[in-house]
Amino acid sequence: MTARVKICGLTRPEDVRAAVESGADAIGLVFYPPSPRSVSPAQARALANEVPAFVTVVGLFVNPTREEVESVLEQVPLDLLQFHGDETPAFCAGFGRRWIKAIRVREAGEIEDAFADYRNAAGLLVDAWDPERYGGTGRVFNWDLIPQERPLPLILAGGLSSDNVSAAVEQVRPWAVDVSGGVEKGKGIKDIRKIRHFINEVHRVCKTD
Ligand SMILES: O=C(O)c1ccccc1NCC(=O)[C@H](O)[C@H](O)COP(=O)(O)O
Repeated sequence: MTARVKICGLTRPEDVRAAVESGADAIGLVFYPPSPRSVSPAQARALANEVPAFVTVVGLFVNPTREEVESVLEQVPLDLLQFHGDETPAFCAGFGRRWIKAIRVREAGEIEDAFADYRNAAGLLVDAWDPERYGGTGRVFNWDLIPQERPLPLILAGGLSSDNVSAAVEQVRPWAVDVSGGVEKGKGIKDIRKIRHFINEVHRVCKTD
């Protein structure tokens, strides 16, 4: 088994370098001003410039306007778009880029519905539901709600850390895992040792499978 790792909500070049050196497959940059992890296009460009070939740079948006996404794309070399709000499939597909959709899971059937609705996505990210926040909540949801049949790559997020990621990978067998708060020492400030430990745990459990 293999599970890829995305480290999300990076704001500092040294954290990007640490994630890459530790073996991250993707890094996430948040373009959502209410988030404490939000970065400007200029900051994001500097962060993306730290990323070597074959590591994916993902840009996160929450209910952006078309102009906002286009403006970021003109300034930052993003490989993939990630939409966390109420964006329609047509909106997500409208930028000539590969994209993934994030959903907040509350009850049975929601993931199956999203697989059908967002069938043209490059993946479906499943995260914990929260009444006020669109992501990065540090909350775990009930992994039993995740179906075995998956028409798209499934990316597991929500409250993951080095303490629970091996159990998550063993139970869910996701295409990838996504972490933000679980590798931080403060909002948007990553802890290099936590990043390394998290990625090592994923690699360890995948190797023993
Ligand atoms: O990080 C944020 O503040 C954020 C705000 C709004 C939408 C998405 C956001 N982050 C997305 C992520 O960091 C991850 O995809 C995911 O939610 C995991 O977060 P965590 O539970 O902290 O590991």
